[in-house]
Amino acid sequence: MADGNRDKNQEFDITATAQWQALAEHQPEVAALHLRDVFAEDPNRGDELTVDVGDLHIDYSKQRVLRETLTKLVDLARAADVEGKRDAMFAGEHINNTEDRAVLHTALRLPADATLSVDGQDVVGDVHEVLDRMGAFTDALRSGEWKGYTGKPIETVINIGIGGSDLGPAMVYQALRHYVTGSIHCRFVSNVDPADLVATLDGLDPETTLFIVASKTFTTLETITNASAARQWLVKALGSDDAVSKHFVAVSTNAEKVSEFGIDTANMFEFWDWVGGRYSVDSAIGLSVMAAIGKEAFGEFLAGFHIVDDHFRTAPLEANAPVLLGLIGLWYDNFWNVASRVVLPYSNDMSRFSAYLQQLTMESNGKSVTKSGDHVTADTGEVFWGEPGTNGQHAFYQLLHQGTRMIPSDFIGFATATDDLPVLSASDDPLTAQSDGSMHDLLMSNYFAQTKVLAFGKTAEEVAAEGVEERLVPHQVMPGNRPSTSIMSHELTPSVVGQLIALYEHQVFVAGAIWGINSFDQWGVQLGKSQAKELLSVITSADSPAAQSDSSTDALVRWYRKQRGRTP
Ligand SMILES: O=P(O)(O)OC[C@H]1O[C@](O)(CO)[C@@H](O)[C@@H]1O
Repeated sequence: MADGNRDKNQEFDITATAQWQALAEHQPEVAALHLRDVFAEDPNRGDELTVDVGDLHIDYSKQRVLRETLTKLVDLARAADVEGKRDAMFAGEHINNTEDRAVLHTALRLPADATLSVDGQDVVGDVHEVLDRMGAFTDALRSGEWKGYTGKPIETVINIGIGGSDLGPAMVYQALRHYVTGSIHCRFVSNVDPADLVATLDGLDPETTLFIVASKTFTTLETITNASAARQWLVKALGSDDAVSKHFVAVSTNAEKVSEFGIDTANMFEFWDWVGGRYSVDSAIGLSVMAAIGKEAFGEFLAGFHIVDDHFRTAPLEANAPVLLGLIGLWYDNFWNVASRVVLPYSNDMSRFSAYLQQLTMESNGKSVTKSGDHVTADTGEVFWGEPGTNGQHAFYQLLHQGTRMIPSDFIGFATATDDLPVLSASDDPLTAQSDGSMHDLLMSNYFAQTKVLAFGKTAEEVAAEGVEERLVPHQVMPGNRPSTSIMSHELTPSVVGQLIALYEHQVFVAGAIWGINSFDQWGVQLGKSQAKELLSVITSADSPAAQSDSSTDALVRWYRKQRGRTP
């Protein structure tokens, strides 16, 4: 099926291929096996079903796959021409066919001496020109050379954005808490619920606050509404509209709208239509992060992405981390009818990572038609969710361990703590107690225990052998056979955060390429936006509104209007 000359945007039915069929026939054989037996028969898999990329050590041996399964999955990837599609993306072909755009987030992390010309434009030159401007601006902020309207240096940067213009920087800023150097601290506002802006501005001094209005389109309702309210807060406090130029900068692809908003385009940091919002944290959208951690650490962050990009672009599919993990996700999604994957960072600093991944994965692959416009013939789009360990253990792990559903998990953990404390007991004298115990070791012992218990469980015999009352045995049996991937790294550094993001970006690509969908548009978010505009006039009109299309919405609108003191 793979054909280098095939139009990358003209899709065929992947489920009709022999490779798909082979996997469908193979699944019952694997489903009949317990991971206990799989490990007993293949004792080296724990050492061998692993892949290292950059600073990431990835163990997928606890997945419900045999070596043969992996071969069949790779065959499927070849049948779908994943390699050809990947090369087309890296080369800047217009693989986002519904918007006729290149998809080049990988270009955002190319080193300055790389070359890439797309549609006649020197992309690497453009990227580094903006990076240099971001560097000069954040240097000025961090050194105090950039002063607010009243002459005071900036202390707080507020990023106003939503979706990809918020989730990435907010997640990375938190993950790299230890790399915040200098005196700039960041806050993030996204929700059009005014509670977000009000709570974020609480206690801030307008004289030392700078807003980054981050929006690819610069038309997003939430962002423009929040930015306008923030401008009013600032101008009222500082007494002049002239203050805006010292306290507002923009990140966007839309210079015209930025200027219409009243921000001087000299204070605008550009990116390009070939950067999808959910792939943009490594573009100027990361300006707040750069302000906090500095341009050098931001450079390391970009270099981390690039390590994984190079690996994805060049490693054979059989040893290619994003390919293997993307394929394993698709294995469950399509051949086990398992729709969700839980991501569990054993790192409190990564507590926003799952939220970030939700947009990356679900806005990308939540599609029902192929690039050719035909209805897909297999389910698409894994549901991603998660919370950091160990918190999740005391919330939803019960279902992971003993529920009827199998939910594959990704565990992420680090050898070195970003913070560590000794383990003390409640009876120790806090003033004198010493301990060799490390809370980080305690955290990681939970990581290892959970992946082990999920995979291997505990049989009824083992439970009974512990002297458990017979009637309680069934309740204490741990079925096991619940798959997981363990992703480990030495430390949560800027480079490692970049590597982790790229690892998931390319998994999304692999699954999308096999399904034949466009992972880079998001038409499904439009209708809700336009109907919200229409409904705003309905819920706020002075007179009773005319009936809308359905009795439920009409009744809800009447109820709401009444609560707000308007004629129902
Ligand atoms: O950066 P913008 O243009 O404000 O868009 C914000 C977000 O809105 C979306 O278009 C979805 O509504 C995302 O794709 C995007 O990240």
